Amino acid sequence: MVVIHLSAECYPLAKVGGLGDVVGALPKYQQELGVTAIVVTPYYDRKFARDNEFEVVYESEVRMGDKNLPFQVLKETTDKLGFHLHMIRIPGLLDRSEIYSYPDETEQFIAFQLAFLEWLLKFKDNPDIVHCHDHHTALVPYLMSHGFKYRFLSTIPAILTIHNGQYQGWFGWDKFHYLPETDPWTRGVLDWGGAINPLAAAVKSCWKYTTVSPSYLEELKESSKGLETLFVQEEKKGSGILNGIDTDVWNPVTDPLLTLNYSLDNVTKGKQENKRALCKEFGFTLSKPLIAFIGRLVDEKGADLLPAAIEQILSVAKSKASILVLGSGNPAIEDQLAQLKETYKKDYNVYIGYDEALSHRIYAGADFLLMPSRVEPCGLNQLYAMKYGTIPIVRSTGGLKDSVIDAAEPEGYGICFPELDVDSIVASVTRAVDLYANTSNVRLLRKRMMLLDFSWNRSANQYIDLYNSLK
Ligand SMILES: Nc1ncnc2c1ncn2[C@@H]1O[C@H](COP(=O)(O)OP(=O)(O)O[C@H]2O[C@H](CO)[C@@H](O)[C@H](O)[C@H]2O)[C@@H](O)[C@H]1O
Repeated sequence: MVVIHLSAECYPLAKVGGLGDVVGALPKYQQELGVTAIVVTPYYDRKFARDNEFEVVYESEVRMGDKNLPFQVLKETTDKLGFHLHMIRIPGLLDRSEIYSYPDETEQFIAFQLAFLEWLLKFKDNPDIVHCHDHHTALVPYLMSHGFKYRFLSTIPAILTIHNGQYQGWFGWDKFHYLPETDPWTRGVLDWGGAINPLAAAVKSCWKYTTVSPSYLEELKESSKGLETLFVQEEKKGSGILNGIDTDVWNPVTDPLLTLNYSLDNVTKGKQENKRALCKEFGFTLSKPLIAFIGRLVDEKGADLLPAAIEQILSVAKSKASILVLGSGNPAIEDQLAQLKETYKKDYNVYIGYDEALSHRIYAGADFLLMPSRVEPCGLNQLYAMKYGTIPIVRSTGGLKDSVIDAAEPEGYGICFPELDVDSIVASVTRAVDLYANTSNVRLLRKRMMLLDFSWNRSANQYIDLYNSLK
């Protein structure tokens, strides 16, 4: 079975968040299960592209509006990532260093998708599945079903995975002329609320869509930035498959970025040594419980509540805990978090920015990981934390609800809270501080978490079952 994954991100060449992790791992696990997994991303002028060898496997031009865009499909020559990586390069559009946030992002992703389809038309044998990830690739299912030019592709099942339904890729009808000719009656498929909405178009025209957790599948029907009725209408096509973690990258036994590697057998010492290094780096006291936050500083992650919650925790808990934040995003939140450093020097620190290596050290060295998410389609951080024996403190929503059981339950291991407000965050952290005082309980919870299996094997098989159901 040949499956093509289309995505804006793929670890390690291009990662901003969890989308990159998933697309860097799922295809590898599928390949191990006998699938031929091809990943296609835009070309990024970043370290991975510069340090590795690529060959040009296809070259042509694609029409977008009134422009002919020359493009190349580059394949990484060694398949070292465990799947067949391809990047599409379009001079002037897809050859930049950043993944998002250019003013012509809409044009960039349209061009990416049109170039991909142009290449797909030339395949000797059609792939068995085209698997699109998030809105950046969501015009593909629509065009494969309704584009005149692509009618030979309409028999290939197109699947959409929604990693984050908050972002839908809207653009105005003034850009409709970028798209190739389609049946006029299908314009309604593109439209949602008067704009072209790629995510909505994909949900309407894909063969199946998946969300990255079962709970999120349900939540989209209640809250999805205007698409609620669409998710109700199309619910028969949907299924929820919880993400896994790539244990080649996220494993305390082998992780080369840790001060000391550890397994369940020596977890107490392992975490202690990693914590010692982290405390030294950020100026914390080793004996206090260390609570960390890692993630994009956006409202979706509850990051807007962090400054007030941290202030309350550090003043109310009278310095009984240390707090470390790693993240970037909303500049106002970044500023507030940076300012707190002046007041709470001893027990609080923040690194504003993106640092993959530091994130590994934090998962290993922290005692607790806080995730006060407003929306969390799956969440990978809590899965990494648990693998590293770090107790998650989570708001019960989406994938957090599906993967973390509260320690008060018989086989539980985390701290869960239902409401999202500053008081609930403070109360949960206070609970964590109390829990930390009971070392045998901490040991028990670490053991329970580290024995859980959140590897990709299970989920990769679920995707393959879904593909097979479309044959
Ligand atoms: N400043 C920083 N420095 C270093 N590393 C950082 C970082 N900020 C974030 N990360 C890393 O980025 C990843 C974030 O993953 P998530 O799944 O939590 O988030 P995201 O919201 O991006 O993904 C969306 O897609 C994924 C994948 O499906 C879903 O799990 C999720 O719920 C959904 O919102 C983790 O690997 C984390 O360690």
